[in-house]
Amino acid sequence: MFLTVYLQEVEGLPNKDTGKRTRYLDFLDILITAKDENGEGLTPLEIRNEVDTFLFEGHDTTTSSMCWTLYSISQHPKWQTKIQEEIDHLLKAKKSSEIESEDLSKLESLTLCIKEGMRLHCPVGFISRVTTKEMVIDGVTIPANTTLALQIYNLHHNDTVWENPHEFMPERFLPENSADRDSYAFIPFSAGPRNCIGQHFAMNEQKVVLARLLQKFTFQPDPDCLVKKKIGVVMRAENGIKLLAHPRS
Ligand code: HEM
Repeated sequence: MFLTVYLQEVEGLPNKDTGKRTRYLDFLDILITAKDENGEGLTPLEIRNEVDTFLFEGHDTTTSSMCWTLYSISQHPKWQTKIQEEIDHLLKAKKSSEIESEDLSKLESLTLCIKEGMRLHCPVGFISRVTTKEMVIDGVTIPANTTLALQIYNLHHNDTVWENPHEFMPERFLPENSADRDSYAFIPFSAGPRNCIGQHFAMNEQKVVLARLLQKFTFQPDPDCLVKKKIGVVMRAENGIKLLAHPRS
């Protein structure tokens, strides 16, 4: 029903000069009109599943990541000040109060903190795969059709891979400190052919939201809130994460 109405209704706003409506292809349009090599489209259930995947994968994950990263930043005033100085400097140089997309690559300290936040708190703590054939890993034979849980959280806290793995140390991601690191040591977005399709979007989204918050406020952990991890499909906090926000002058 919704899909039918959507198909009938979806049209762009009239162009202000010509009055003509331009139809833009958004993500849902692409799904609705997609055809395979036999000319078959997706069923309504398949479309719904795809939309559901994007809503979940693209929403709860970034929310979790941003909340935990901001929590860590609030616990580390030196990094918080560094990020704020970086933002102030950037905006002063371009005489603007708006952080725009071309500014994102210049927010180096914030990027280091986001990466370290994703390592330490791991918004997606585990993923799973089903083996399609028998395989041997480290001398252990795993039969076909076995569900394997891959513990990203454990990898990100493995002390043979990471020094002081439970500490928030964004400097680990400086180029000089990460050049020799195995490319599979840090995989918040998974790795391989089914890794996260939205990872660049997710990094940019986090930078924009956190930069705008830190431009306006200084955060401090609420001493009355005991923050405790609750591992689920995404990393949550048992009692939520409460921070005190002090407006910056
Ligand atoms: C910090 C934010 C994010 C994290 C930590 C994250 C993490 C992940 C991980 C670990 C996977 C692999 C799942 C698996 O292998 O079973 C994945 C897949 C996926 N992600 Fe993300 N994600 C994030 C943001 C996003 C965003 C913003 C979008 C969309 C706009 C998105 C869309 C997807 C989709 C569609 C898949 C499935 C890809 C496939 O199966 O081929 N994700 N994500």
